[in-house]
Amino acid sequence: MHLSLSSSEPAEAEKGGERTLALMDEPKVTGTKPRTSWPRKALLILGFLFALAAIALVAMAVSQNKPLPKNIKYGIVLDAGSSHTNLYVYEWPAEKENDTGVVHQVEVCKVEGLGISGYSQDTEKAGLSLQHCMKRAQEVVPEQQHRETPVYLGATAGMRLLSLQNRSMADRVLSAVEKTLRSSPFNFQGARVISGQEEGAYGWITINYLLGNFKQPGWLNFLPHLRSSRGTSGALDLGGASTQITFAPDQELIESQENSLHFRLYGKNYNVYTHSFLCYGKDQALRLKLATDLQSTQNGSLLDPCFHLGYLRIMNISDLYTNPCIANGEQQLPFTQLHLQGNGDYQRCRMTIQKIFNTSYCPYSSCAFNGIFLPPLQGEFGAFSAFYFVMNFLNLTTEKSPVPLDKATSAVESFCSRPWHEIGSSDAGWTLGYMLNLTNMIPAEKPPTRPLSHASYVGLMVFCSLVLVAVLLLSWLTFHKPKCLQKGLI
Ligand SMILES: Nc1ccn([C@@H]2O[C@H](COP(=O)(O)OP(=O)(O)O)[C@@H](O)[C@H]2O)c(=O)n1
Ligand SMILES: [Ca+2]
Repeated sequence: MHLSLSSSEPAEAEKGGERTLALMDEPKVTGTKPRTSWPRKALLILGFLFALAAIALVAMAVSQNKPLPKNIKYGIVLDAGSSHTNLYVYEWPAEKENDTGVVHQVEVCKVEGLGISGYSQDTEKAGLSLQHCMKRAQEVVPEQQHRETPVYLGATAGMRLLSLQNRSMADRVLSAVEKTLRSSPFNFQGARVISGQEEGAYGWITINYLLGNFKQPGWLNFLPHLRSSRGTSGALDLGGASTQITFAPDQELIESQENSLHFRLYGKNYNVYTHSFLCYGKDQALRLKLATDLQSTQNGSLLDPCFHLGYLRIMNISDLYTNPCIANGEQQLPFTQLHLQGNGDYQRCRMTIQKIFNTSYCPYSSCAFNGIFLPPLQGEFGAFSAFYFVMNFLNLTTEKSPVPLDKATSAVESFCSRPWHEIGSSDAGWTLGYMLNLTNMIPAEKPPTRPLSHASYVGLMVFCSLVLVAVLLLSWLTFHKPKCLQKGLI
């Protein structure tokens, strides 16, 4: 019986008898191996080569993209506050320098003793006081990286006040701390008094960096027009000698130029309001209040509702009038000592403390106090420094959601009413934002990001290659079936 193959080529069959016979004999399958035609062989080789290439591709992608051994970088910032100095060590993976949310605090060291401005009479000690924490930093940062690790010192409101009072004294304090920092093995980058505006700005950057507000979900990068314009959080920093408030207001125009900041971070523009209230930190505000109350006493005795019942303290009037926060009222006082007696009354304390906030004039559309511009508040705020310490002391920081104001008020109220004899960490601040800025780690434009994680990328590569191979094999099997398959013998 002849197969269609030979019947479709009758001329050839007649021409070459031998060849025709061979073909005609094939289907008999008498134990002879079926011969594979040359094009089929070529296809087989090609398929094999293709599979080999696909495997090589996958292997290359895996080895090329596997994460490199971790290369960690470090940075050190000293926050020289009015009440004390803290040293922070940060670390981040070198290859992810410009990504958001990769910098972590690995160490905080509290410097023993006073804030550096407190050593104005003995400036050498300002430098010596830092030595212990600098040694600690040397233990935390691996030795081979000491020379490349930058160290910065930023001094805040205590030094701002000292500069206003006696510039050369403030410079001597800074020289003393610089000497200590230069003698360390780290890469000294500067010790300076930062402005209130900078302090507010870096606090705001820190808060929003830590909250991940500069980050866009990876998949949104595919659709730039759909990128979320997620809001930012405001920052409240209650220090000892100044307080900062910084937030992105709703209104475009910030009426006072000195309160206006403009950032371009990761490709987005931010208009931010900031103000640093010098003398309105927790400690200086209290001194201001005492000095104000003293003006209305005859003999220097004060019954103060802001101190606990049973609290007694005698202080020299000259110790109260030591900086520019308190106008020269000292000379007019007919006594040299203040006798302070507490009577713990929250409501009355509120009333007396309001005297230090002058709200009687405002040259703008809206003001905080003392004629300082403040636009309407906008969004949520992250409050740190003494805001945190006080709330933490009152056990109000363990709750997950924000504590309602009336709950915080009643906790303060009940604490204030307790007699004196009964009374026996978070590290948000401006320092992280300062370091991110000085190490150029927050770029104006968004760095190109990989849309997929390493694992997803490799997985996808493997999957696609396998699909490719499978499709090729299938098409080969479909269009160039070996005869054994056509006959269903295999
Ligand atoms: N554990 C702590 C640490 C600081 N504090 C207070 O937090 C404030 C920190 O102010 P600071 O030293 O940073 O001073 P500024 O230069 O920022 O105004 C001071 O009033 C300290 O007394 C606190 O209440 N509890
Ligand atoms: Ca501070």
